[in-house]
Amino acid sequence: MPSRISDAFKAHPLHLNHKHLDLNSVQELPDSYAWTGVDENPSGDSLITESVPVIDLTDPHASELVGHACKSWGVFQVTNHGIPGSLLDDIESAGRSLFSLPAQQKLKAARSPDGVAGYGLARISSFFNKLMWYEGFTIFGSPLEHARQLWPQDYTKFCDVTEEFEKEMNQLAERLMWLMLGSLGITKEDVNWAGSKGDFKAALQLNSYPACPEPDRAMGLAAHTDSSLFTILYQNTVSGLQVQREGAGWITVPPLPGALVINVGDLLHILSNGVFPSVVHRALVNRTKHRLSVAYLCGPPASVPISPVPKLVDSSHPPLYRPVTWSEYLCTKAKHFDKALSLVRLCMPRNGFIDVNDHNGVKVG
Ligand SMILES: C=C1C[C@]23C[C@@]1(O)CC[C@H]2[C@@]12CCC[C@@](C)(C(=O)O1)[C@H]2[C@@H]3C(=O)O
Ligand SMILES: O=C(O)CCC(=O)C(=O)O
Ligand SMILES: [Fe+2]
Repeated sequence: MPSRISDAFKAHPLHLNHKHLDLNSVQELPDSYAWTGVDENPSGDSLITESVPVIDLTDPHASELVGHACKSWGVFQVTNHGIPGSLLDDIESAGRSLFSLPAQQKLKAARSPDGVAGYGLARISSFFNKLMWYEGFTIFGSPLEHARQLWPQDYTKFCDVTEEFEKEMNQLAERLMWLMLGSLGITKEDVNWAGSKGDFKAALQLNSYPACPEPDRAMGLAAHTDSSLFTILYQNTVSGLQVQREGAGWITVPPLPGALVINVGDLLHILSNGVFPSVVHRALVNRTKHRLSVAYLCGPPASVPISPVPKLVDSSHPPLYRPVTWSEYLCTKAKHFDKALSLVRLCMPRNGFIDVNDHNGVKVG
């Protein structure tokens, strides 16, 4: 099993043809991008008007609110999070300058088949027979080499902005982690790898969804859960993110000025022994507006096995998952996508109901 995140995909290289990507000039939706059922809401009740919780992080009850949102939704938005608006503007501009480069230039930084970082289609593309209206760029570690390939004369601005963004996101991630775990009564002593600053690993994902001539038949990013502990997402002013809610179907997460979306990933679901569901989400596209989002996928150090916190385990709550490192989980996900969680599962829930996070047999794509 891989011991480094950068080796996670070595056993399962992905030969995606990143050349599909010049979507800006396309006037009509090609059949290879035409999905069926995008606007259907199978389990949706049109009378339900629930919305994803919005939490002010300066609220004295922030930890309880965060805990409740994680348990009942697996996703929430935060305001007053301390990330300067100017930095959000800067990272958006950095993304725009990258995605507006000519296709040939972007392809110089294409992600290699067994690599984590670089430009290209979403990793999950291979599980679908239609293409997504999407291009992405993943930063893992230093972006320097790729930035040099993209802007041989002028790469420092991009590196400076992404580095500053990651630094600020890391601090916010630390804060959020303890609000989430604190709500379950978990302390730093219970999670020994997360005791001091800078203990997270993270992937920074820039997502671009060009304006699309037929948005109702196109898919930006297909339904998935993140493999991270949790993800902090900045979305520009263009709506598109949707989360799946039992009994309500797809619910749009509206862009709120300056807010960030936090979603529970599979590893936090495991760590919380199933108490926090990792939310299924997807991104749709817009007819006239270019949508951009930036995801900070926050995980543990590569070699740390993640398993249900002992405090959450007893005879009536047996451990639901075996220990798994982030790199091992990424490798399993690369091979089995939505079956990955059930492959690390130890036992079925006592009530006999299907786990909300066991997507076996349930259409997430
Ligand atoms: C660390 C990672 C998680 C991720 C795969 C990756 O290697 C870097 C990109 C991440 C991302 C972002 C878009 C959705 C997603 C499912 C994908 O295809 O690439 C996630 C992956 C994940 O969380 O499993
Ligand atoms: O663009 C979005 O809103 C969603 C992006 C996402 O799900 C991801 O990067 O994992
Ligand atoms: Fe995601």
